[in-house]
Amino acid sequence: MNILEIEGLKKKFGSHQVLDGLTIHVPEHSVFGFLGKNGAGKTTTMKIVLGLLKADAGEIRVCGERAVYGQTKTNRFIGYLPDVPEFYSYMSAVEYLRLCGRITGMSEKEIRRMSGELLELVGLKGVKKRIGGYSRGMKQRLGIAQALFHEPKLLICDEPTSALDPVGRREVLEIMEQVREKTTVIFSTHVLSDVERICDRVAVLNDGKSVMEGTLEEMKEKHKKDSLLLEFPRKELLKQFVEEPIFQNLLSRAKLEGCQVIIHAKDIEQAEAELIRGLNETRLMPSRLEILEPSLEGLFMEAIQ
Ligand SMILES: Nc1ncnc2c1ncn2[C@@H]1O[C@H](COP(=O)(O)OP(=O)(O)OP(=O)(O)O)[C@@H](O)[C@H]1O
Repeated sequence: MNILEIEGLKKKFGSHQVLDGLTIHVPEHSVFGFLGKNGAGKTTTMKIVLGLLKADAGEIRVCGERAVYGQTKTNRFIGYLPDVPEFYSYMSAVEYLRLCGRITGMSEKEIRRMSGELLELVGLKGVKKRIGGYSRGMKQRLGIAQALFHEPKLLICDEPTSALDPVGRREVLEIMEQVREKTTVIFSTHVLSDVERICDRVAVLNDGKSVMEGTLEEMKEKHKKDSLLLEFPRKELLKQFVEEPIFQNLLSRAKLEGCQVIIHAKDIEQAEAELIRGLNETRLMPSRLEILEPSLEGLFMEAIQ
């Protein structure tokens, strides 16, 4: 089942068409990476999902229910962590969560239970100091606790790791991995290593549309580069290789660099077999021969070009 379905979403600011028919589907229990360069429209999309911005066209369903601008009905399913969460800095984490619970009408018993569980989850249990003295990472973690307070089915995080140092980043990612058991997580980012670390599905937003969507494996498979890398221990050997008539067919789409050559071919397995036959015949020995796996960065750059 899809927790979130966005179909044909359009949004223009003045003459700037930010979203131009965006369609994405977020399956339950996934950690979904919403990728796009700065200004691609990630925050705009999230605000429309939350009913805070009006779309020009398109439809959004959260847990099967239509999300409508200005109404907060579907927000009962959603926990939201903005890029810079704001708190009352004079409060402690416990006081702050208590306030959140009281505002939403929870019983004191429930507030105590949830605060205990969530502060433990985000590593802030027993921290007495005021929020004003927190690091960015601690604030982000408290933001997650707050966003999870009403046990949402979907946690939406807007660039949760962008401003954090490596330790803070790792802590936030670890929390996200833990919450996926109960909650689907969607997070926007342009930090590709974070996506590779925890996301099982990804959508890349470019020119207002999703230009790539799927699991990382699917994306890599689909966009598998038809490339073979060959490296020789010395430049003269590469020269010899390049001049051998037997390899000319393979070298029609090749790129040379240093002691390496990258060969592109439509059928990579066939090219590899042909290459190995030729190497045997010519007794030329490369120090490295491998089929190149596309990296997320390569795919991302290709998608946003
Ligand atoms: N209220 C607004 N009025 C006019 N333009 C806006 C408004 N909100 C956003 N924009 C523009 O829409 C585009 C998309 O902005 P958005 O914040 O959604 O991008 P983003 O992908 O979240 O970027 P970032 O990674 O930098 O946060 C940007 O060019 C931004 O300047």
